[in-house]
Amino acid sequence: MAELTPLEDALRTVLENVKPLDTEKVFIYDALGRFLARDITSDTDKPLFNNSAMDGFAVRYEDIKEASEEKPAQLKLVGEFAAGTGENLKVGEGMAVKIFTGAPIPEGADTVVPVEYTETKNGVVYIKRAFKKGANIRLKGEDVREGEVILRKGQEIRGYEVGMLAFVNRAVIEVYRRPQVAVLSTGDELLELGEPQSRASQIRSSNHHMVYSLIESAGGVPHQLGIAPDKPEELLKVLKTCHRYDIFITTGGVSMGEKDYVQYLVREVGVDVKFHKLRIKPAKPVLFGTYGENKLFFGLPGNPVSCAVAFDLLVYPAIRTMLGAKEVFKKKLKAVLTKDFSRRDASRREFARAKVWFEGERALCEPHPKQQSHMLTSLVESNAYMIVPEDVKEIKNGEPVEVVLL
Ligand SMILES: Nc1nc2c(c(=O)[nH]1)N[C@H]1C(S)=C(S)[C@@H](COP(=O)(O)OP(=O)(O)OC[C@H]3O[C@@H](n4cnc5c(N)ncnc54)[C@H](O)[C@@H]3O)O[C@H]1N2
Ligand code: MOO
Repeated sequence: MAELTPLEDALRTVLENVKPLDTEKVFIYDALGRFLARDITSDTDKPLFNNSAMDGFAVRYEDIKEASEEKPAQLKLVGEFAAGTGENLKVGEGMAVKIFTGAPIPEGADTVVPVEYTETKNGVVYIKRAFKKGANIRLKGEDVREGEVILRKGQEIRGYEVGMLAFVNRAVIEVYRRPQVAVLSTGDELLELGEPQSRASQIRSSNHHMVYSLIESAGGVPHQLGIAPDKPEELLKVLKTCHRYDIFITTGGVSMGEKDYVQYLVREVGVDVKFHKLRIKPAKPVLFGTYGENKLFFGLPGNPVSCAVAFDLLVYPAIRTMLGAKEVFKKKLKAVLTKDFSRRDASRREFARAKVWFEGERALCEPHPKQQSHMLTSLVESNAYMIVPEDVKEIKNGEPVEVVLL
């Protein structure tokens, strides 16, 4: 039997052959989940001017520094400063200006007293507590300076970043293009969604719909190519369209079966095959190759769980790299096993489907009872892969394990 490629070597090969795509300018709403291609600087100081952090009164510290409940400072109310207004008020000795959160601090004032520590009667404001000089004033430029880099190249755009971009008046930004990713399932036995079953041996295809959605949730633009039968000429016709996409994914037909044509046909459409079988379980038969600069071909296994595992371990990081992400892998963490785990064949590193949850600071992990690669329940009832290293036959309850979060 041909040598199985270790996962590290396979990953290295994939990552050596993929880089961020070209960039495009998009409206900030369309940038969500994508990565900045350039640093972003602030158009102005933030805040733009000294302003009040509270609803209350702008005063001079000197006038209120000894104020107390028993002996309130008495100040003359000389006007009102609301957020968004720019009245030209001045606070002189013994004066107070009514102010609202966000409004500019009037000239002469250096402190804001919140309204709940005051009382106003007949044009006189009684200040019943002393405050430090500068209290409740937000200073010009204390968050961001004009021209300062506020978001960096490679940073992911989440809702927070969209807010920041709007705050610095940027409606359009430059991000990396999303990869166009095609998926095709192969197999004579496969039935499309809604297609009636005419023979008992037919199988409802889940893979091409699952992979379509996994592509989208990874940040790629999915293209659904449906199902191709195990007929070389028909399969070849579809495979020839690979040049339209950045990544082309097939599912099924990469193992030892007589009709497992994918591995032969891809070479005919110009795929330079880099590896074919991995030393992992599930997802042993995974074919990877390139068909030009930054164009990747993945032949994923037909068993649904194997297909998902291969996608998560290999295709996901490729899509994230094309998107310009810095962190391209799914998150890993250490957890404690809560049930004995054992297996007979320890020749491959295993990615066992598992549930991970937290008790206080500690992450706990329980492997799913169904671990065969045709059992999709193991995935829908799990949120992690528990990594069982090569040559390890059993892990005991209470021992540490490494998990990949899904
Ligand atoms: N003699 C050997 N046989 C197999 C080996 C091996 O090393 N020697 N490897 C096994 C492993 S591991 C896997 S995984 C599968 C992968 O096979 P293929 O990728 O060639 O996939 P198929 O043979 O087409 O199908 C396998 C299995 O998956 C079901 N399937 C296929 N496509 C879909 C789909 N779109 N949706 C849902 N289910 C699908 C198919 O009905 C089969 O049950 O090979 C083993 N065999
Ligand atoms: O690798 Mo297969 O993917 O064990 O079922």
